[in-house]
Order: sequence, then C-alpha cells, then structure tokens
Amino acid sequence: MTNLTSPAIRFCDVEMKFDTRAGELLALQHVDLTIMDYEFVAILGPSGCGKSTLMRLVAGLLEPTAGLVEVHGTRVTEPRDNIGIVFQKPTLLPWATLEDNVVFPMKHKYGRVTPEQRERAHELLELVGLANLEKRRPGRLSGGMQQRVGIARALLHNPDILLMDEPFSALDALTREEMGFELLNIWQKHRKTVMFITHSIVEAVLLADRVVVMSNGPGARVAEDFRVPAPRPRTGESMRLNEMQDLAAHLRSLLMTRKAA
Ligand SMILES: Nc1ncnc2c1ncn2[C@@H]1O[C@H](COP(=O)(O)OP(=O)(O)OP(=O)(O)O)[C@@H](O)[C@H]1O
Repeated sequence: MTNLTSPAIRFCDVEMKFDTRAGELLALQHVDLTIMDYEFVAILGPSGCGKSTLMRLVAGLLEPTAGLVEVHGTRVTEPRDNIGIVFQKPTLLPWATLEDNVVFPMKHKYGRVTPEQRERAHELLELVGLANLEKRRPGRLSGGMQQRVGIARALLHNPDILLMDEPFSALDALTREEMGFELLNIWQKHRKTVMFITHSIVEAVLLADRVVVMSNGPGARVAEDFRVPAPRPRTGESMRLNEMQDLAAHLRSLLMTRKAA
C-alpha cells in the first residue's frame, strides 16, 4: 500500500512566464500542488496548458518566475540527481547496445561507468522485460521495447522521483496498456514518487492515486484534484467499477468543457 509520509514535490504559488518573439507568455499562474512520497499522480489538461513546463520545473530545467518549487523540502534551483525523466520518445543512440544506452547518461556525466552500474543496467533491462537483449541495438526493437529501455535508463541512478511526460502516447493501444501495468509493477516494487503527464483519461485513472486537472492557459493553474477510488493492485477489471466509470466520465466532461473554452 502507498505510505504517504512527507511531501516529495511541492509547487507553491508558482508562476512561469516565457519571453517569446510575440512578447511575454504567461504559461502558469498560482499553481499550488503537493505530491507526497511514493504517490502516483497523473496530470491531465488541455494541450499547451503547461503540463510539460510543470515537469521541467521539478527537474530543475526551468526556474519559476515567481513562487517556489520544492523537492523533498529543498528549493529546486538546478537539475537534480534524484530524479529520473521519461519522455514520449526515448531517443536512444542507434549505434549503441541497449546496455550502453541505459548507462549512457552516467558515461556522459561522469566520463565512466562502474561495473556496478553495468550490473544494475542488466537488472533493470530484466525488470522492464528485456532480459538477454543487452547486446542488441535499438534499431530492430518495437516502439514499446524502446520505451522500456528509456524507463530502464531513467531508473539507473535509482531516483526516488520519476517524471513521465506522455511516456506511452506513441504506442499502440494494447502495448500502451501493457506498459502501464508494468510501470505499476515497477512502482510497487521500487517505491517511487511518480508525476505522470498524459492526455488519456483511462490511463490516468487506471494508474494514478490522484488525477490533477489543469485549467486552460494562459496562466494555467490546478483546477481540480481527484483521488482515484479503485483499490490496488489495479487490473484491467478496475475500470469496470462504477466509481471509476463515474470519475472517467466526469473528467471527460471537464476536459471537453476546457477544450471548448
Ligand atoms: N521555452 C519556452 N519558450 C517559450 N514558450 C514556451 C516554452 N516552453 C513552453 N512554452 C509555452 O508554454 C505553454 C505551455 O507549454 P507546455 O509544453 O508546458 O504545455 P503542455 O500542456 O505540456 O502541452 P501539450 O499537452 O501540447 O504537450 C505553451 O504555450 C508553450 O508554447
């Protein structure tokens, strides 16, 4: 079971403005959100409302123009080691083996890879269902398998926070569902805090403890925050629960209204 102890991620009255050629763009305003340790939170919202910006703020790739972003009680001012990031496309090095792709960030950052890190890369490839494929190159792998490598790579330094930006949206529906459940297995075994950005309502409610809905931009903020009613472990059957159907329908109508606004 999820053990909610202390805040892992905190946005306090966050504002994010960008300078663009067309002038100043107010992406986020008055964002308040707390994600607890080991919590799995999905973020839904209209296109362009600032979901990826939220993630980049947590990762320390951006600094807010006002307000505060904290990770484990410390203000985020630069990229941090205790965070793993998974993007929509894993951008693997085509000439490198899967193992070398997993350890690449270490090599890039520290100029070397320890035997322990290679050993861990093996374990992680096994964990994501790619046992014995360490020496393969990514070119011949399906999109789902490539994304598994991306997840293994994000887990290599054993981060306690995993930021996932539409990680499965490039996959076909079946693979997407399968990857979602595998992610839940990893999350349950390895106890991570997960911030998961998606456009899929079903994916959000099936995977997350909480679903946060952003308002329309400019100046998007957290508009709604729902606790997902289905018990864990979740299965394909979880969506059959009436409360889950109700939540999904409610989210659908909220997002349709926002899209139309
Ligand atoms: N570096 C930047 N410079 C200027 N504008 C930016 C920058 N990054 C994001 N924006 C703008 O901020 C707003 C929010 O962008 P963001 O990518 O966070 O939205 P999103 O909700 O993730 O979108 P989508 O759902 O389409 O992926 C958009 O209007 C975007 O054009």
